[in-house]
This record gives sequence, C-alpha cells and structure tokens, in this order.
Amino acid sequence: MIEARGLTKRYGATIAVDHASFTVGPGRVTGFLGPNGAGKSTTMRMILGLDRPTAGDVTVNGVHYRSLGAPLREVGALLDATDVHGGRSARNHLRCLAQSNGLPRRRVDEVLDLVGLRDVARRPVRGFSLGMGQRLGIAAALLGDPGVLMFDEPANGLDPEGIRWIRTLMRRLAQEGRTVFVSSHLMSEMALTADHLVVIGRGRILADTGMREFIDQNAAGHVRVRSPQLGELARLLTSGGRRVGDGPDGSLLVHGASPAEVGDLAADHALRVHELTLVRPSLEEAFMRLTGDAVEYHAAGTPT
Ligand SMILES: Nc1ncnc2c1ncn2[C@@H]1O[C@H](COP(=O)(O)OP(=O)(O)OP(=O)(O)O)[C@@H](O)[C@H]1O
Repeated sequence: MIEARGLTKRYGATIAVDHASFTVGPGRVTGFLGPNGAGKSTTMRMILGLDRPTAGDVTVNGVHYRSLGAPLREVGALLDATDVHGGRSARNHLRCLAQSNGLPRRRVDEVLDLVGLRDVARRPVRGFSLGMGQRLGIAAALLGDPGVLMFDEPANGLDPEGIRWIRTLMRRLAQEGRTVFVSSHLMSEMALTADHLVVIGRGRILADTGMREFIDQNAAGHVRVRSPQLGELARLLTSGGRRVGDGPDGSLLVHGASPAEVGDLAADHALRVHELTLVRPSLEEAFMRLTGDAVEYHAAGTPT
C-alpha cells in the first residue's frame, strides 16, 4: 500500500507535485498517467525517498521509505533502466544487489529465469539492447520478492512480445496480492493492464478512480451506422437533435443516441440498416479530454 497526503515538491519556481493525495492499494494494477512533465517521476522518486517532499508525506506500508529496514524486500522499483554499471554481467549486477541487501544468492537465478535473461546472464550489460536493459531492471525490482512494485514506463524499448510479457507479469503480480503502480504513456496498453488509475496534470491529482469509471466519466461513446439510405437517416437524426459525423468507409457516426434509438428511428421510417455498432470510448479519448488543459507542450496544429 502506498499513501500520499498533500505531497508537494517545488524546484525553485516550478511546482512539480502540488498537494497530491492518493492511495495505491494491493491486489490490483494502478496506472499512473499524466502528460509529459506532469510530475509522475518526481512522485515516484519521493515514494522511494530519492527526493525529499517540500511539504506533505508519502509512505509505503505505513512507513517512510527511508525508515524501511529491508527496502528491497518491501518495495521493488524500475525507474531508470540505464542506471547500471555497464562492465558487469547481468548476473553479477544482480548478485551485488542481492549481497548488499542481504538477499539469498539463489534468488538471482530465479529472477533471471523470470525475466528471460538466463541465456545472456554472463554478458556485460553494456551490450544489452534497450529491451534487455528493461528486463534487467525488472529483475532487480523483483529480487527481494517485494509486496509493492513500482514501474516507470516499463514497456519502454520492448518489442510487442516484450510488451505483452510485461503486461502479463504485472497482472500476475497484482493477482498475487501485490501493490503494482505503473506509469506509462501507452494508453492502449494501459487500458489492457490497469484496473485503477491515478491521473496527474501539472502536479495535481485529476482523478483517482477505476478504469471503467474513468472512461465513462470523461468520454462518451457513439454509434456507427451503415445504411443504403444514410442521407435520409442522417437528416432524421439531426432534426431530432442528434449530432452526426462522417465515419470510416462511408459510415455515419451518431453522438448522443443509443443503438436502440437509432435502430428504432430507422425502422419507424422503413429505412434499411446494414450496421449498427456501439463504439465505446477509449482510455486515450478520456485521458485527452481530462488532461487537455494540463498539457504543457503542444505541437503546432495539435488540437487542444
Ligand atoms: N531536478 C529537477 N530540477 C528542476 N525541475 C525539475 C526537476 N525534476 C523535475 N523537474 C520539473 O518538474 C516537473 C515534473 O517533472 P517529472 O519528470 O516528474 O514529470 P513526468 O510526469 O515524469 O514527465 P515525463 O512523462 O515527461 O517523464 C517538470 O516541469 C520538470 O521540468
């Protein structure tokens, strides 16, 4: 369990994290979302005692990270996977970590197996690809078999198979009852992985809610219709106060009506319908709606 109360971090005139209060509970994957510069890494660094809060407080299992007796047994974290001595082999890197944290040596081979690095365990880390480096970082996070895990952009550099692997791993860790807190900019991936979301924008917590609720509260779905009499159906819909737009491949997108309402209207006027699909809103749409005002850097021509 991670608990933040009024957590605040200032860097000079910049407020990186602004009175953030949230709880990350066990047994589920909690996604940590926010635009670039929103304060995610700063928050994670404060959880791990790497940055000192300007105000407020954050604890892991009720204790400040710096007060934990055996930190790696309580919290495993992947923050910056490149932060490894390049001349060492993967196995030696993990052995050093195990030794300095009083963890059993046999655990090193267990985690190497777990992340699929056993075959390259003797190779110097400097020759590792980005994806192999991510796996090694994850192995280090798992070394102490901790109940709380934090991953900052874990899918960074992973290929599709690797992305699926990390998703399955995180879900399994949560099913085992662990607290899993993960930041990512990959919305479609997050939609498949997280049960719960904490969303931050310009340092402030904008949402702390379940995945389904978050999407439903922040975006609306629409109905996709195909009909050989689409023009007529569109006229009926707009005169009834519905908003319509052009969809892909000559379909019509109807906003503010259910499939049943569109189907009934068509039937009432003897119009043939070839497709009637409810298109649910995506996490990406909901995220963009909520954080639109909190985005610091927009590319020219990007709708806000
Ligand atoms: N050491 C620092 N000194 C000064 N400002 C900092 C420092 N670290 C972070 N900041 C600022 O704090 C804000 C939050 O940064 P942070 O890296 O936490 O955001 P983030 O959500 O992790 O972003 P990203 O998604 O781009 O990784 C930014 O405005 C950043 O420039």
